[in-house]
Amino acid sequence: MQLTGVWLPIVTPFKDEKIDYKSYKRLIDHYSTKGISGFIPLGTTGEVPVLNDYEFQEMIEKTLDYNEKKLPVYVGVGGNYTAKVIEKLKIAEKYDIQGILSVCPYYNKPNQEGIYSHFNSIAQSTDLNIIIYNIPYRTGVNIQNDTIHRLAEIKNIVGLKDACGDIKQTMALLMDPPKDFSILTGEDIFFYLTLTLGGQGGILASSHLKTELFIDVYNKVKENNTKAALETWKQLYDFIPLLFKEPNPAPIKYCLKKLGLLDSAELRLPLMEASKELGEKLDRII
Ligand SMILES: O=C(O)C1=N[C@H](C(=O)O)C[C@H](O)C1
Repeated sequence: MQLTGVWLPIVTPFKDEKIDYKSYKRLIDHYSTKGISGFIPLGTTGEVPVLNDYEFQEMIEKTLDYNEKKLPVYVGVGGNYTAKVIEKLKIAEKYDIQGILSVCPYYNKPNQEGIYSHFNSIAQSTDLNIIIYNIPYRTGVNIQNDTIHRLAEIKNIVGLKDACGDIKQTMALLMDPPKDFSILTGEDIFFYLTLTLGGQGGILASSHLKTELFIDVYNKVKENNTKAALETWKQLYDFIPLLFKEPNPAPIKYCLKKLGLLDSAELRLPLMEASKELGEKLDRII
């Protein structure tokens, strides 16, 4: 099973310190019609580290409720204690979701065998599809390509969200991809490159903005019209880095509030709203 296209790691709206479900429904309704391939709530962009267990479940319920089965839903379920991840997965499994996005264990720095065993244990505990997420600059540990190849042999490990931060590693994987396995970039600025080297798509926080352009890049590359895709990509190329100038998703929430898609650009501590200086730059391009 191949996962393709632009997947949205959707933000969690907050207002007056609570989750703002009115805005959340507005977002789901808005993006459902934009041509994205699916929703990924409760990821980094969804500020999952600052949600409590009750909110975690409520967010899954609301996503499914508002989505009305229109698009596939993969939920962020990860952690650095394997048994606890499996416990959390058992909760997520009660809902009609298609799979999970699971980040590499962070902070305790497992070796490659530990990483393999972590994801293997998770995969053996469920029938849900799993996308593994490699982001060493957040987790402190890299999932090497050999380990990705071993993990890809496990039936329900269906893809990788690649944010390894090393162009050589990304290219080596794209040159020799595991069979029946999707490589989706999580490094937004690598989207065009990943697609043109044969990757299947991206999980892109930045696609909250100018969504149609991201979809257009994807469609044109898949039609083998890389020249036209590059023209569209040029419209995104300068814009993407601005969205990551301050911790994600603060700049994105700022833009969504400006566009009327969110009632508030609020984040939960320790993240803070975008600075006034960045806000002024963003105003000029959204
Ligand atoms: O939440 C996600 O999924 C993403 N997180 C990355 C990050 O915050 O570093 C960015 C990426 O676009 C998607």
